[in-house]
Amino acid sequence: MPPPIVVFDLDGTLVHTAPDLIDSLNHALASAGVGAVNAEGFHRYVGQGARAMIERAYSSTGREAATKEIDALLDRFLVHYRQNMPGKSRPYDGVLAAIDDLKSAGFLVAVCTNKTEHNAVDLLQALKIDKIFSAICGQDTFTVRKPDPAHLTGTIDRAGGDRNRAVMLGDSETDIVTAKAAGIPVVAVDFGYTERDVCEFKPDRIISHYAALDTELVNELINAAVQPC
Ligand SMILES: O=C(O)COP(=O)(O)O
Ligand SMILES: [Mg+2]
Repeated sequence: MPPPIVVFDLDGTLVHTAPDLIDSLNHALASAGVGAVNAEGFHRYVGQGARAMIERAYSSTGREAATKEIDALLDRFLVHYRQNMPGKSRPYDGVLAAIDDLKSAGFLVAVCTNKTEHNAVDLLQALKIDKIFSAICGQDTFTVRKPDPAHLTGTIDRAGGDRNRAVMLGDSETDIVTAKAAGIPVVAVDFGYTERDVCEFKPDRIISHYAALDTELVNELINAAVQPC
């Protein structure tokens, strides 16, 4: 039987990337005369990849952008983001210790993100934590991406984990919808990037710190669905 597995979303769940994403987004938007986005706006626009984030920020001005213009802004964003990697981005407090404990208990860990695979791998490499994951799957790893459940199940398969003994960790509606569609229990963190309270999306559990993510909780979720809030 393949090992059990815990799959982490990246931005806002595994790594606090917001300061760098906001810097690079504003760098790109400034070139189009679009005003700077703050943390609140960022929470509204993030979650479906960089292109969607730029499109949403742009359309908040009431202006329509041509595809060519979004392409150019995306290029500008990516060049800036990649040049500054890892910037101020850091794993959330306690997450690496929680992962260590899970791995010691026989769990695999993997990443399922709507960043591109290249950016996800490079960021985790820059943070020197890429090797701890059995798979790092981005928006372009498969033909579909979150909220399509095949992004999550594909990540589990690629990592060599057991789909029937898997838990997803996420910070957004996208993650929770993805996991539910895959029939996989989902733990939401309440410190990530979401405009609405994660409680509204009815995850199986909500945690406010990684000290709460232990093997007992993960096994409990695998064995039975629980009421979150
Ligand atoms: O890039 C995004 O918009 C979100 O990335 P995430 O899936 O790692 O949260
Ligand atoms: Mg996220």
